[in-house]
Amino acid sequence: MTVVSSPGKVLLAGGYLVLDPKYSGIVVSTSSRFYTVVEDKVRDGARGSESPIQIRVRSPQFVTATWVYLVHVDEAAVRVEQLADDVSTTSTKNKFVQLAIERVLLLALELKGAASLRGQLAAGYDIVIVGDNDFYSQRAQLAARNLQPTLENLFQLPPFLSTGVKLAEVHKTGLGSSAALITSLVSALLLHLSVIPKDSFTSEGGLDSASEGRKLAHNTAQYIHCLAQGKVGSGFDVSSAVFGSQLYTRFDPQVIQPLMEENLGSTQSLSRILSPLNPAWDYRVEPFKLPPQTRLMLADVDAGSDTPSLVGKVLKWRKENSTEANALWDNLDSTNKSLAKTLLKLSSLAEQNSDEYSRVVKYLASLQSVQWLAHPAIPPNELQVIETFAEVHQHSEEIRAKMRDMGSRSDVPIEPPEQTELLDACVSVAGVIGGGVPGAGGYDAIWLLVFEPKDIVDSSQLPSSRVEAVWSSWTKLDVSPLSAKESVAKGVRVENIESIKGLKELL
Ligand SMILES: Nc1ncnc2c1ncn2[C@@H]1O[C@H](COP(=O)(O)OP(=O)(O)OP(=O)(O)O)[C@@H](O)[C@H]1O
Ligand SMILES: C[C@@](O)(CCOP(=O)(O)O)CC(=O)O
Repeated sequence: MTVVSSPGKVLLAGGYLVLDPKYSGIVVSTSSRFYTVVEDKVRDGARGSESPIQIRVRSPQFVTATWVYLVHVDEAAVRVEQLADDVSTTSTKNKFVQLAIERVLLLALELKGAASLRGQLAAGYDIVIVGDNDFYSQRAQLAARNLQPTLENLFQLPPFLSTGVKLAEVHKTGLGSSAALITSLVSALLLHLSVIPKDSFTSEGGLDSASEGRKLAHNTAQYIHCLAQGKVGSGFDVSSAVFGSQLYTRFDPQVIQPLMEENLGSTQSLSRILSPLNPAWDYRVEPFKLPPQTRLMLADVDAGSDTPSLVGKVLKWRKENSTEANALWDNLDSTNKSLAKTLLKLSSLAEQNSDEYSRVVKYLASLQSVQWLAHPAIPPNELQVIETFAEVHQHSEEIRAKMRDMGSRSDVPIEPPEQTELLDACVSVAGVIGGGVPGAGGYDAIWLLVFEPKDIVDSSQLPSSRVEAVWSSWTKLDVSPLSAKESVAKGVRVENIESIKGLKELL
């Protein structure tokens, strides 16, 4: 059995700009993760080499979410066709899953040969895919239990809760479910097929210490995600699913252009193009993490936006107003990079003197940001920490203003008035450091960075409780907290099934 998980994402800053390799985005990988389990169907090892190879994929959180595939392995090609044996249980096509299986098997064929691949597949595979509850709105499940949408109640829900609906009907929360899904599925298959070594995901560092196996998993997941989506996005979501929180700069889309055909010609070599040694994969992953004793709060806002249409309108505006747009993007990128640098500086100040840092966090957690520098007699070292937090607040407010400016110039609701009102109300709460709209913005969500002092025993005194009180009383938009926060683990990792509560029961 192979169990692999990968985190969801929040693009704190760099939405739209991260589509251009000239700019970077601040991506936080979340504690909410997707899990893929791959098991040999014939578990006793007796491999029926003459029987057709079957791969069954199930997503138990959804109704009729079972897909059965027949696999044909020739000397130079792999065919994966869906077997619609029982319409009542077999759902419609799942392009993302089918392409992931087909292209990973083709890569395995190139790297290991037909006989080896047939041997690996002979028993057939049973694959289960699940996502943490936060990837999907839990409003209906909470209401069914007469529970209010609070963090405390979210934690009471059973893990991997059934949504009661079909996959196409679910309300997603925008944590990057398809990127996390594809990354965990591709990584699990590469491991189970022994295409990459078993220890490919043990290193927890960023790109510098990443194994060749992790890099191959990244390139393959990026390619399949773009192929399934029919476009080459920035790829920040797959990169954070693989490498964890980071400052991300996209790769040149041309690297996968030759492979963006549904039916690959025999000339295209997946293994050559996807190889971690292929210099055309010129993405950059720079280390990033949030400061200690802070929490990234995320809210799912019910109004919802169509990201691709927002992106299309902003890129059209940029094309038609390139001088004005490039000046705004350069300016915004500079503030984005200042935010990343200042957040990282707080981590180093905490390492230099953790007691002093903890004292400052506890002091600021009870104050509104406008009060932080009011005290006349702050010790110099503590003043440096306070001033750095004040810079984070300032940068996040500047980014909001520039994103609003880009929205008004391109006639796109990046931070529409209703979101501005909600964010202003939240950012003025005592203990809130800053906030904004993640990714492309719109009405989908908001993020807030809040203090979470390590030694507060009464949770009602935490800034997150004060923020939740604002959200629960907010009438202009439907605001639901998500339990996700920054993940401590870096990107995709192998899991022990026994340690994932509620997963074994779903197999
Ligand atoms: N839990 C799942 N099990 C199987 N397939 C899934 C699952 N979640 C997503 N998919 C596949 O990925 C496709 C795209 O999913 P989705 O629309 O959730 O992606 P997304 O835009 O990344 O979502 P998000 O809003 O979370 O960023 C779906 O149509 C489906 O084919
Ligand atoms: C607008 C864009 O730059 C980010 C979209 O982020 P999100 O899906 O709204 O979290 C698009 C992309 O990078 O693919």
